[in-house]
Amino acid sequence: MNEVYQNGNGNKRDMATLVKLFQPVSEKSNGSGNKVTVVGCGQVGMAAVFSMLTQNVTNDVALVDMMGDKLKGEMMDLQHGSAFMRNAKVNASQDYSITAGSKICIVTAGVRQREGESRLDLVQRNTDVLKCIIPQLVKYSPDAIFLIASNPVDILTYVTARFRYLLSEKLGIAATSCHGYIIGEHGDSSVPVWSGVNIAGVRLSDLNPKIGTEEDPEDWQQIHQSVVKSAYEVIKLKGYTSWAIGLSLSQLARTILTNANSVHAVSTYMKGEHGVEEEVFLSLPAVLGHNGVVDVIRQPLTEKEAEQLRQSAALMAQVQAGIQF
Ligand SMILES: NC(=O)C1=CN([C@@H]2O[C@H](COP(=O)(O)OP(=O)(O)OC[C@H]3O[C@@H](n4cnc5c(N)ncnc54)[C@H](O)[C@@H]3O)[C@@H](O)[C@H]2O)C=CC1
Ligand SMILES: CC(=O)C(=O)O
Repeated sequence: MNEVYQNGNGNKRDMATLVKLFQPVSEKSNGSGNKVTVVGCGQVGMAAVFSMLTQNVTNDVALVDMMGDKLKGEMMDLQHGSAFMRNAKVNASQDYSITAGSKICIVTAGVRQREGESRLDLVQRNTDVLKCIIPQLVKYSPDAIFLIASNPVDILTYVTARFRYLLSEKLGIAATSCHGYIIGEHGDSSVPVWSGVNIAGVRLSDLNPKIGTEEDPEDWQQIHQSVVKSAYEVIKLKGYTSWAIGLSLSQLARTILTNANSVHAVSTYMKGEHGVEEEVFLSLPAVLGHNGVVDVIRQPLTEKEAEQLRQSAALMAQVQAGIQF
């Protein structure tokens, strides 16, 4: 008998377990195409472009920046490395028509934090920057998936990666084998989901019920404090952060282009989830594919974790209310 084994889109979406696990957001797609636009050719943008080209995530990149000379210089520098890449096509222009037909538009333009500033301090300046950029991108690539890295942002994949790195240091195990999520704001009010941190399915909260609390004699909560401080520390030391966010953006782009349906912590609309009543975007683990966010994973949170998430949502709503459009 010939059996057809399917994965990904072949699974039965109305299966009871899947109905409980997933909050449907959009249809899964089987499309293709790998053109990626990056707007903002600063430290973050170029780290993302370099990661994508050298990791063969895409071989077709369009660059846009408001600084013409810098833009041309970055384009030429990359083109001169063509012999070391796989058919890389790198175009750049201040005219958004070069972005036409992009599958993904990554926005890394805008101001970054100066020492002592929080991500939320950038909100008005970068809202104004995005107001100029987004309509142009939509005009030329109406079907593109947008990855916004400019701050304040809630693409938490990067912070979650820091969390997994710091967990791996404490456990003496590779970061790729440490599983755990940070949800909520990409910033000071982020929430570590200690109840779900696990190694090979063994939950650390089963081994240490006080993990992540003030009463924990092993002081695991210090790892989250270090995560929150990480960007401030790197910015103080080198002026900006770039490599980890560049690698993170590259991984997200690969997931979207390959329709991987893998799970990443990204910022998504979350009114109604975990009792959040505000119209905010915050980070939750989500399934990403060709159409961007396909499902949000319904993590069982402790009441304390859910309350911290709602506080993060209230803070976002408060900041949003102050933005002048
Ligand atoms: N989501 C995350 O985890 C991270 C986010 N960031 C954020 O990424 C953003 C960029 O940071 P960096 O690359 O370090 O800054 P950067 O100053 O090195 O680069 C920003 C680039 O944006 C360009 N730009 C500004 N306004 C523009 C406009 N209207 N149109 C086109 N280009 C424009 C500038 O000319 C500059 O080349 C900041 O908001 C920063 O806070 C930085 C690190 C991590
Ligand atoms: C700057 C920033 O958002 C970060 O490195 O996490």
